[in-house]
Amino acid sequence: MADIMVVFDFDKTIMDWECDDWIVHEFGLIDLVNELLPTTPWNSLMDKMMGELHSRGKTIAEIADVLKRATMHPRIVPAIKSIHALGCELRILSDANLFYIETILNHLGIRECFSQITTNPSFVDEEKGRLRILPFHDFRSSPHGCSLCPPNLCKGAVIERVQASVSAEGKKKRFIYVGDGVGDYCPSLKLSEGDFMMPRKDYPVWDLICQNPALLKAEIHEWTDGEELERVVLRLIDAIITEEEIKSGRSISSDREMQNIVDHRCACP
Ligand SMILES: Cc1ncc(C[n+]2csc(CCOP(=O)(O)O)c2C)c(N)n1
Ligand SMILES: [Mg+2]
Repeated sequence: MADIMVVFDFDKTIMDWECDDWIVHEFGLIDLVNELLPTTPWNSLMDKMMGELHSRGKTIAEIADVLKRATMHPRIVPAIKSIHALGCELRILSDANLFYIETILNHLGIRECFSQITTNPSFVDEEKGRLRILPFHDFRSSPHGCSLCPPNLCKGAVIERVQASVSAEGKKKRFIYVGDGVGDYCPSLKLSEGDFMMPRKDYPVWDLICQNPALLKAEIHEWTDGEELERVVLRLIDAIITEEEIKSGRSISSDREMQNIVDHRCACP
């Protein structure tokens, strides 16, 4: 088992879409969202939209069917399966919600590739058959205090918690973090030397990182689409495994892999 943990963002990383936007678009909720947006935090807004769908007679199965139609790059699923087959631990860290993510991952047959999904909780109100979406952090009773992140979820705090639990077990893991959004910036700052940050090129997290790449201790490797994500992540895993083998004296050195890594470093302006 490789001591590598690959952390995936979900929306616009695994999926082409932000799932909330997909739902809002497909169910024709855009006007209502725009009306409520100035006065309602996003997380509560989506909970309200689930109430709205319920009152319009839309079932949870219909919501699931819409989610299953959301598109993604054809290399994402093979990439996830390959990472899993290489013995890496895979996790999801997302500001979507558990219902969306589990519905889509089960539909794709890759739910079992992930050891943990950290996101906003959701549950079905059994009595009413209505989907509820809750914030990951209870921001009224215990705000996370991070100014970079939305009130409902600080992904940096989650990464710190994961790092602490890994070291409490006396283990050392190398992290690879793949993401696109503003919310992926805070966790990128928490990664350690020897870790890898994979920001999606020309997306918000890439713009933020490029303002001052020296703030990151992790090595930065950009990607543009599912095909490049697959290529870069598999190359990084290969290089980490080779490096660990060299350190433990189990393998011949691999100049080729190391050169590949250097070639693919982020070309931030
Ligand atoms: C106008 C507007 N305000 C706020 C939001 C909220 N929001 C931004 S990114 C995202 C999903 C992140 O999931 P992941 O962490 O998996 O990328 C969410 C729920 C929005 N979509 N539109
Ligand atoms: Mg995202």
